[in-house]
Formats: sequence, C-alpha cells, structure tokens
Amino acid sequence: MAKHRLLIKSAKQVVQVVNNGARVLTGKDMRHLSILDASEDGDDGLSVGLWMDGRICAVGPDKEIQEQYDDSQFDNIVDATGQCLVPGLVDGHTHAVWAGDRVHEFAMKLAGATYMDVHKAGGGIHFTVGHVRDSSEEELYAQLKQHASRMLAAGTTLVEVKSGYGLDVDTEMKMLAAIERAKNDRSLPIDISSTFCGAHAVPKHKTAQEATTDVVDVQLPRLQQLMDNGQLHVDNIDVFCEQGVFSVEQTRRILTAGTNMGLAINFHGEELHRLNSAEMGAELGARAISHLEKVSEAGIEAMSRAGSIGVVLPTTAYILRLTPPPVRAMIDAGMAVALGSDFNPNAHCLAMPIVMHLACVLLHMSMEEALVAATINGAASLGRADTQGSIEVGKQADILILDVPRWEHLIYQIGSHQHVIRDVVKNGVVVHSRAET
Ligand SMILES: N=CN[C@@H](CCC(=O)O)C(=O)O
Ligand SMILES: [Zn+2]
Repeated sequence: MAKHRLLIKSAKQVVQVVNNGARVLTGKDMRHLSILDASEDGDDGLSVGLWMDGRICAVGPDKEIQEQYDDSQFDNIVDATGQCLVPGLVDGHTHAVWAGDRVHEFAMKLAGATYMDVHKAGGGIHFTVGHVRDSSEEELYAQLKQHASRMLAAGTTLVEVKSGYGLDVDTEMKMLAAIERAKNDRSLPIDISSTFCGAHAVPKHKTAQEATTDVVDVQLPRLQQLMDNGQLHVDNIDVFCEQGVFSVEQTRRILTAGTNMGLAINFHGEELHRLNSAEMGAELGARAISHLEKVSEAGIEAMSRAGSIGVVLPTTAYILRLTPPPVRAMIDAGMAVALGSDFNPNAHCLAMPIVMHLACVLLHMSMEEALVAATINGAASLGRADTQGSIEVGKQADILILDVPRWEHLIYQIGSHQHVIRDVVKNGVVVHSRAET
C-alpha cells in the first residue's frame, strides 16, 4: 500500500483560493475565491491528503477521500473538525536582514519628521547600513533566522528577502550569504526568494551616478561569480527608484544589467514621488513593482498590459502616513495586486494577517482580494505560483489550519493571529502549533 505523509480531515472550510490551475488573478477575478464549505455543500467535513513528498494528492469531502484512501496509508492524521484551511501566506516584499533597531526614528517621525528628512540627515537606511557593515554574516544570519521564525508563526510560508543595507560589494554579498544560509537551513522551514538590492540608497561620499556604476560594474559581476560557482542562488533584482535616490534612467541601467544575468525585475517604484518608473518597469517586463503610492493612470495601464504585478505595502503607508496606493484603480484596470509586509527597521511589522487587515481598511480591498494578494498573487510576484499559493492537487502543501468557523477571522481579528492560527503546515509537515490559550 502506497504511503502518504499526512491527512487533514473534517475541516469546515477549505479555501483553495483557485482550483483551476490559475497562476495569477487579475482585476475583478481577484474577488472570487474558490472555497469548499462542508455545511453549504451538505458534507460532514473536508479532507486534504498529501503524498510523501509533501505535495497535495487529494482535496474533497471526507467521504470521497475515505473511499479513495485508507487511513492507515497516512503517517499522520490531523483532525480539523469545525476548522478552516487556507494556503500558507506569501510575503512579497521584506528587508528582513538587518541589525540595529530604529525605534528612536519612530519617535522623530511621530514628532513630524518625514521619511526623507530622516534619510537625508544620515539616518534611515544609512543608520542600518552602519550596523550591518559592523555585523558578521553569523550575526546577520541569527537576526534573519529569528525574523523568519516569527514570520512562520504568523502564517508566512514563502517570503521575499532583500539585501540593500550594505551598499558596497562586500557587505551586499555578506547579506546575500546570510539569506542563502536561511534558504539552506533545514531547521528553518520557510521558503525564501532572495533579491539583490545593492541600489537601495546612494552610499555616503558617492553620487547616484557613481553608485549606479559601482552596482553595474562591481557588485553585479561579483554576484555573477558567486552564482556561477554555486555559492549564491539569487532570484530577483531591485532598486529604490526615487527622487534623491536612483533616477529612472539609473534604475533602468541597473535592472537591465540584472535581467541580463537572469534575475527577475522586482523593484521599488512610485513611492514618494511620481517619476513614471511604473511605465519604465512595464517596458522592461518587470515581474513586480512595489509601493506605487504615486502611480499614474498611465502607469497602471502599462503595468496591466505588461502583466507586471503591483506589490502594495499597507504598513508603510500607515507608518509614514502616506496617501495609500490606488489599489481600486489598479484592480479596475485589470492589474494583479499582491501584498508585502515591507518588514524593515522603519516598518516593524512581519505579520501578514495584520498586513491584510490594513489592506482592507486603508487600501479599500475586500477580504477576498486581500487573501488572493497574500497567496496566489504573492506567489506569482515571486515566480512561484506553479508550486505555491493555493490548495490544489500537485501543489506543495503549505497550509494554515485556523481555529475559527470562517476563514475571514484571520483578517478580522486584528492582532490575534497567534490564537487564530492553530497549525502551520509547511510542505506537508506541521512546523508550528500555537501555544495553548
Ligand atoms: N523605500 C525603501 N525601502 C524600504 C525602507 C527601508 C528602510 O527604511 O530601511 C521600504 O520599502 O519602505
Ligand atoms: Zn522596501
């Protein structure tokens, strides 16, 4: 008899998100979630079965799965009576490798300083760069591991993580090495998509033009070497395209050099000023562009046509009191929207359930849209929608078991996700269970 890894049975709802193999949901399709509901369908309960390799082999009513499989075929059986299953969450944008907090800057911002006031005074990213340059790879890795473990406990099973607090070749590669260790650490069961962001700020004593040349002629060639010899496996290229940081043309030069190395474009655009970087990114075939608070109608149209995904970051808009990105216009124009926590020392929030809540209240997304943005579309923004982002046969079993009668409680109960999430299943293994309350 074929052995299987896990059976989750008797669930009340299984929120598959999609059930037809769709790899991304755009525009109005983001409103429609595929949900199996036992009480509405007249079933006793719902089951999800997993193969030994951690992929999903069956989704459906308990009775049907029982007919297909014998309980003894499963190594482990989890009873989810009355509970709800949703896919593991995807965090599409983080700066999770850093050292030195910036709580003092939070106080400055509350007293009226803007993000750019702090940045230009040598704080912000520059403050963190100083601490990261002074830290060893080991120390950075220890910090990242703690952040990633907390993300996992908050339901994130796939996360994008950037470099960008080095701004010189050695420190940038040190950050990427710390991320690589996290990717390979079997005791840290979270999937990571890694991003080179050597152009996150203009380092002190350099012009933006000099910094651009350093990224293109020094940092990217070193990265190529480390990728060629198998020491690093980096997925994406990023630039902070912003007035007073990198211009659209400098950004274009860096992103083009990155794509020539096979990296996917996933950059910061249109955050504080409208520079028309969305149009530039769409023209280059960007897989994703983040922030977009200031994106124009033409930028939205261009992204929609190019299939570039907008990764919106509600915590940043909230903490910096920015006008939020025009998500309704994006969705109306047929764009795909994903969500990220933007976890960094400026925006110290790594919990995607809180991010989804803020997306609903501040960005006027529906709960269905927020879940799509934090699952299948997040996976698509990282090129992982073929394996993650939905509960479908053949996909990796990254599943949250929620101890609530309807899945929406995950978003509604702001700040209580640690109680709502009973178990986090990663690749078919229960890797986190909530503490008893
Ligand atoms: N805007 C640029 N980068 C980050 C902030 C990083 C930092 O302040 O340390 C962001 O996405 O919000
Ligand atoms: Zn960012």
